[in-house]
This record gives sequence, structure tokens and C-alpha cells, in this order.
Amino acid sequence: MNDIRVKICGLSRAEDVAACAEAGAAYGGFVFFPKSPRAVTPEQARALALEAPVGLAKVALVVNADDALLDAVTATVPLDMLQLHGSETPERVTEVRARYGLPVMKAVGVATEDDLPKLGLYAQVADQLLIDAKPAPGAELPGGNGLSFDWRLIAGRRWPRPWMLAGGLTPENVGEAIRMTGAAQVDVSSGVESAPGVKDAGRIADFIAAAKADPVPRL
Ligand SMILES: O=C(O)c1ccccc1N[C@@H]1O[C@H](COP(=O)(O)O)[C@@H](O)[C@H]1O
Repeated sequence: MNDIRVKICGLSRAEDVAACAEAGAAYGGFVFFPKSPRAVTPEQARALALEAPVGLAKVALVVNADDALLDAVTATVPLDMLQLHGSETPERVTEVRARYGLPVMKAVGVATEDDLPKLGLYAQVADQLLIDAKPAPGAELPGGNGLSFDWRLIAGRRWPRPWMLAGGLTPENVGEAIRMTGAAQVDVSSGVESAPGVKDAGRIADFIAAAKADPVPRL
């Protein structure tokens, strides 16, 4: 077994939190984006976060959130990290880190080689990077679409911050994704669901077991 750290995103029921804890997830994500089928209110997330064991880091995912939303989320939910999953600028990342005193993970969408310089840019201001597939033009959601990118684009590349691989990961392909990219952390949402927004405990366990199964080449 390796020491890959897994984030399960889009938790909305107590049994999802229990499944993550049972299977050994390192992070659990709550989505504060109304268009998402996984969206929760700050009060719902608070109740879920209070159920989480100490070892499960609680992450709030927001998309181009203003201070009013972030104030409400951070005042209500006990959190370990903020995930900015919209088109937040490097300046906004810096502002959010300073205002809330929480580590910030910035999601960057990748489709082609041209998207890679943004990773270096955000590595200068964020605590962690989340490397996700770039959504199709006009997509309703900027993430959580079950869409992968070409993992060869980041094979062998490194950044001066911890980073997570995301986008279209499933129990079936996560081992291959880790082998190709050398990721030490992976993030999944729709790949461990039985229907949009409905997490499946069996798929969560299968995903984490598959992610942790092989020795990881640190490229
Ligand atoms: O999960 C969502 O609903 C979501 C909504 C808005 C922005 C991001 C969202 N999810 C994040 O996207 C990645 C990839 O999702 P998937 O595994 O391809 O379905 C996921 O890990 C979340 O961090």
C-alpha cells in the first residue's frame, strides 16, 4: 500500500462522510455552488463536518465566491482548507488566504499545453494546486463533470507546491492516472457516484483501494 492521499468531493449525507472515514480518505469536500447537484448549505455542511473524524480534512469548494458567501461558510463550518474552483485571479487567491487564514487550493483547468503556465503562476500564491480537466465551453459546472484530460501533458512535471490530480477519475482508471502522472494526491467526485450527486460507498472504497494499491513512481 502506498501513501497516496485521496479527496472525495461533493459529500452531502452523513453516510458519505462515514464511507470516506471508513475507507481512509484524507480529505472530504463540500460544494457551495448552487448549480451543482452536490451543493450543500453552510448549515448542512456544518452538521456533516461535525461528524467527520479528526483525520479527515474538511474542504469547502467555492466558485468565484464573494466575501459574503465565504464569510458565511467559514463562520459556520469547521474547515481545514478552501478550494477555489472558478476563474479567481492570483490576487484574489492572495486576498482569500489573508482574509480567512485557511490554506487555499486553486483549481486550474487543463486541456492543452497552453494551460500549463497557469499552474506555475498559481503555485506562487496558493498553498496547493488542483489540476482538473478544463470544462467544455458553455458547461454549467466548472468541475465535477467526469471529464479527464490527457495525463501525458503533466507526466514528469513538478511544481513547488503540493498538487492533486482531478477530472474524470474512477476506481477503474485512478491507478493508471497515478502511474502516468506521479500524483501523490487525487480528487474525485462523479466517479464515485451512482447518480449525479449521490455518492456510492462501494465505489468510494474501491477508488481509495485502487489509488493506494500500487507503489507510486515519484517522477
Ligand atoms: O463536484 C462538483 O459539483 C463541482 C462543481 C463545481 C466546481 C467543481 C466541482 N467539483 C470538482 O471537480 C473535480 C472533478 O470532478 P469529477 O471527478 O470529474 O466529477 C472534483 O474532484 C471536484 O473537486
